[in-house]
Amino acid sequence: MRPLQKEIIAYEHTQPTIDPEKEVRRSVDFLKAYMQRNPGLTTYVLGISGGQDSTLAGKLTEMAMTELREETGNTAYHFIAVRLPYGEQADEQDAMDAIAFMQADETFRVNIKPAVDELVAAVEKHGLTISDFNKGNIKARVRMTAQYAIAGNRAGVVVGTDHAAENITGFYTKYGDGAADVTPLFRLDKRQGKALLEFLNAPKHLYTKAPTADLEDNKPGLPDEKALGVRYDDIDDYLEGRDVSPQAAERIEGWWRKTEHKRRLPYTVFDLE
Ligand SMILES: NC(=O)c1ccc[n+]([C@@H]2O[C@H](COP(=O)([O-])OP(=O)(O)OC[C@H]3O[C@@H](n4cnc5c(N)ncnc54)[C@H](O)[C@@H]3O)[C@@H](O)[C@H]2O)c1
Ligand SMILES: Nc1ncnc2c1ncn2[C@@H]1O[C@H](COP(=O)(O)O)[C@@H](O)[C@H]1O
Ligand SMILES: O=P(O)(O)OP(=O)(O)O
Ligand SMILES: [Mg+2]
Repeated sequence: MRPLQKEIIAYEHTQPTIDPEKEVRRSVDFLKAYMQRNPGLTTYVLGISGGQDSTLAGKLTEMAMTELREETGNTAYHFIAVRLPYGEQADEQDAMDAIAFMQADETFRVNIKPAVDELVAAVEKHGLTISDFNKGNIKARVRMTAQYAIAGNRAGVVVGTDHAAENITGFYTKYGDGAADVTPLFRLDKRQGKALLEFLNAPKHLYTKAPTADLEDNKPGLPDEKALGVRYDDIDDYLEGRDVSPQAAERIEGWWRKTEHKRRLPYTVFDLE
């Protein structure tokens, strides 16, 4: 195994094989325990895109809240699924299928387009041009803002969908979808997430579709693998301690190094001493 691979696996806590049933239980128990250890909290909030990761995180969160209501008799425990389209979303039906599958207690819909467009226009008044890519990251940060607004109103915390295969490449918007209070998928790679969804009898089309951040107006539904230049199968093999081609390993390690700043708190004077 490559020396950096060993280091990354230790950081990401990935296992070469998993038992999906045990991992479902581990995440559900974590979400229940976190709520119970923080008595002021009653609600989890999560954006549901229609993709694999939010389908899984949402289902685990609803399972946790349902069990907690049954076990404690406290009906305040609650999961809010949030639809956050930028105008019309091409795979809207997938998002609705995901929400039906997880049986979310409550669903909100916030169209982020007016806020994103207004913000872009207000910044561009200063003679700057916001690129389509940069605007994509604004969309992710406006989604984060909407989720925190809902959490702030409902004694809630925001669930994040970051997992090992995304974390290793830093393939998320810093303080956008990268910002969350609890991340129940941390330790799982992409195929392990699929295995959990299969175990949970999720609709197949929600975990066989191509993963996409779908952030750019000019590249709708751009597959993550195309943006990253490496396949999830290679990322997962790497995280499970298997050999991958030198090209794939170098690509993965390049993303790891480049995005180190995203996996830590802001730098201070003490970091350069
Ligand atoms: N597929 C899509 O549609 C799409 C669109 C946009 C973004 N993305 C993905 O989302 C992710 C976010 O993009 P990003 O990483 O360019 O933007 P980001 O906003 O997540 O991170 C860039 C910001 O991080 C900070 N930063 C950069 N280097 C730093 C350093 N060395 N130390 C401290 N802070 C530093 C800066 O504030 C910079 O603006 C990427 O993985 C990108 O590919 C995908
Ligand atoms: N369109 C969306 N609606 C609700 N929530 C969304 C949407 N797009 C993204 N999200 C949230 O962000 C994370 C990260 O998405 P990636 O596809 O990994 O970039 C996703 O899990 C949702 O919680
Ligand atoms: O985060 P999601 O739910 O959008 O999943 P994916 O990353 O597979 O698009
Ligand atoms: Mg997605």
